Amino acid sequence: MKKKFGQNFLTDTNLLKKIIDSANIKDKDVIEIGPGQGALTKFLVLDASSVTAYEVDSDLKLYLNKLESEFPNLKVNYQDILKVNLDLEKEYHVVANIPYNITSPIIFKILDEAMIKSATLMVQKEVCDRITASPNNKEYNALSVIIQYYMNVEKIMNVNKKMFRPIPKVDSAVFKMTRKERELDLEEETIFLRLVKGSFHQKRKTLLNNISFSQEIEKEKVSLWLNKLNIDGNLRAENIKKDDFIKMAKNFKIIA
Ligand SMILES: C[S@@+](CC[C@H](N)C(=O)[O-])C[C@H]1O[C@@H](n2cnc3c(N)ncnc32)[C@H](O)[C@@H]1O
Repeated sequence: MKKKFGQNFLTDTNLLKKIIDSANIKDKDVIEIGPGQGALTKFLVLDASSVTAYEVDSDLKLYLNKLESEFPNLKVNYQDILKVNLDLEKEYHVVANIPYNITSPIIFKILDEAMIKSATLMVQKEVCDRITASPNNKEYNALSVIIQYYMNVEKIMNVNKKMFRPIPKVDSAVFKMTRKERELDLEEETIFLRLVKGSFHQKRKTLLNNISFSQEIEKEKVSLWLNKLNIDGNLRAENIKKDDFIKMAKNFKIIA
């Protein structure tokens, strides 16, 4: 077991089946990140049309070679997923119990790859709660808003840490994200990302103060602009719904 690769393997068959069911990958092309000893892979190959897996640890060939020879629809690449240029030409669905130390870069890689239409992921429970949080919750942050802009998100279930071998320190959860139509053009998206990150810059500060500070625009100007958009600048970013951030991005030119 290699700690540096976040290797905590799943054992419970019912749990694995539940993940496969929620992923809904019958006859679809699947990418698995970190197949490990193949616990999830051996169910994926039964349902999916093809499974392309990326595993950084080539010592796991010991387990995965046998599965690969049994199932011609499985191809395991012994590569670091973060270094792979996916460049996908058809639609894919990701299903994975991901290494928790690289959760954010993996999620951003998925968001960036338009041909990935859904991802069913096991992550640390706290991260899942943040990703699926709605406004007015303390878990709601820039990550929630950004992911929910690109994807519809849905929490599937909590998973007790005792389901893994070795048992990790933290509990886990599974969520599914499904790609949706983008509401902004590329230029507006860049502004959206900047505004969202800037609005959450200092959690205790108001939206007005955070935007004024992060975008380097006088408070009076920002205040007038927010009034015009019907958004209360005295609220904190954690109270602002995604659609209001979209509205700000669409109308940013007025004060830029
Ligand atoms: C949490 S384990 C999950 C293993 C297996 N899917 C399961 O559920 O039992 C994460 C797996 O990701 C692999 N891994 C870690 N970093 C990786 C990377 N950068 N690219 C590809 N695989 C990676 C680890 O070696 C490990 O097999």
